Amino acid sequence: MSVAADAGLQVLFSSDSVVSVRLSAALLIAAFLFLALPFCFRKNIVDKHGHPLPPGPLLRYAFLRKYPERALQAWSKTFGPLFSVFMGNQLFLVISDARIARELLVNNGAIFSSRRMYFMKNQTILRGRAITASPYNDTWRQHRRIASQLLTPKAIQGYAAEMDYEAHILIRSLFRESQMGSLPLNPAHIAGRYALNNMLSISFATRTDSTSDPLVERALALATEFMDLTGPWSNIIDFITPLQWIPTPMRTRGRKLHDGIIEVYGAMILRVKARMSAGEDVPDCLVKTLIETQEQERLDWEDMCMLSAVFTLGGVHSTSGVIQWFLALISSHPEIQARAHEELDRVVGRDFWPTAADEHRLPYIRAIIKEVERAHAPFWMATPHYSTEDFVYNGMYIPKNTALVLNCYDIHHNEEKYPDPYTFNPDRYLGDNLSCAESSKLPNAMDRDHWAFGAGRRICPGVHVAERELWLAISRLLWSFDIKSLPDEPISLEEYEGESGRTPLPFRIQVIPRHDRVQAILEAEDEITLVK
Ligand code: HEM
Repeated sequence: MSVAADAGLQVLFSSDSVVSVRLSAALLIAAFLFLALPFCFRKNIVDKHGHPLPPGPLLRYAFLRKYPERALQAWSKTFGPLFSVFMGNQLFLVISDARIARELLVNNGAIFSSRRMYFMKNQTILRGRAITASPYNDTWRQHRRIASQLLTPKAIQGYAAEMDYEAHILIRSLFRESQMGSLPLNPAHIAGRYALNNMLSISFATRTDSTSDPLVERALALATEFMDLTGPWSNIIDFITPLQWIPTPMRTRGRKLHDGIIEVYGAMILRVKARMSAGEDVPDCLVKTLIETQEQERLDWEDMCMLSAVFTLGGVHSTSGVIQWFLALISSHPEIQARAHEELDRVVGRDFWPTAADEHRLPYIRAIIKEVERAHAPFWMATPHYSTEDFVYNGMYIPKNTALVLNCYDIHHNEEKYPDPYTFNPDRYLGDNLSCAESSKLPNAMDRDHWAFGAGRRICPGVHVAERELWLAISRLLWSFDIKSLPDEPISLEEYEGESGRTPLPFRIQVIPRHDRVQAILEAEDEITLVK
């Protein structure tokens, strides 16, 4: 290379450096100003009567990635049970008190029941559908009405036999895979298939007949990816708009997930359609309802796919998460397990295992389930609600388009309602004879059992199904097994996986059959394969 050319390149190179240094400096200043702006302007955000925003940290945050509930808890200690925080351009209000949650989300549900259009969850993956992602409008009402028909206590009687059967298979899979309790195992995939099969049966009148079925892997992978990509605080791309314009790996993952949902669930709808066209008497299920009412309800293909996916996306990791948290907790609390075994032996005996009808006779087992849901709700932040009008609460201004987070972590650790809240203590629920669905309707917020299923008009419509699934699984796990942790493998109850739905880090336990009737009952039924 000639000297002149070399010198030219050096000039070019050094002028590039100057440009890039200037650009970086400009970006840094812009980022600093962006994050610090609320520091200057927060006090100026008032309504026409001068009501200020609820107090909160001054800086704007780009995202909260790991264990956000801990940051929220620290802030609520400093700023109180209703505080505000800016995430990028979005104002969030965090509710850490049951009474405020009831006042805003339930009593003023007409104003606080929409959803923020998150870039990742609502715009990219679900495209504003699937009930959970719909704004509070007629489409949401229509989709929720269609889905809820399948989830009422009366409707689930129609799936009672299938749910009972899946609980049988859950216990049998643990029994067999652990070789009658002699080998330790990680229960995650078995709990996952249990929850998945229940959702497949309600949604598609089908099931998977082994954990190695490729559908189990695919559907669970989609549900896991959904939980990882849709945390209410965790994605910087949700809060910094320019990042949404460029092809980041995050955006690519969101689009891929959307396409995966359409592909997998679309194919399953077509299978149900083919069964119906072939004249088969397909049992009642969500997709049968969708196919039969598609024209009348004016559902397009994307509606059909997203609606058929919604139970699996919302009802698998949540329910299997509670079962996994139960197994993690109970194996670390042998004294609680011994009391549960005593109640089961005394009330149902050892000849038969508990059924749905025994729930009211086994208050301690019910209390255990509620205590697991309180101590380890799968969604610490529920799903944020969104306001559609300006509102003033207790002299504080809540502008239209504010996202409201139900901070279940703080609410579930409130000393006044739950003395010694960090201790796993089912006794606190003895005497509570209401289902979670019934309890959510109590007029006094402090009487409600817990908030794991959310609140108000967006409360989880799957609550009745989830309660039935959890009852059958947990009462039978306790009836069948001594559940033990391994001396050299402590189970972490603090850490977890998942950005929106939380499951424990992988762990292993031993499930040792408690008596001879366990095997006899388990071998009494064969695994069935339904048409897929
Ligand atoms: C232990 C299990 C479950 C837990 C803890 C749970 C929890 C939740 C929570 C916290 C919400 C948000 C509520 C709110 O915005 O206030 C929700 C919404 C939802 N859940 Fe569940 N859920 C569970 C099981 C299920 C099941 C089994 C299904 C389906 C059969 C389901 C379907 C839905 C749907 C469709 C929504 C969106 C509702 C809407 O936006 O209108 N969930 N769930």
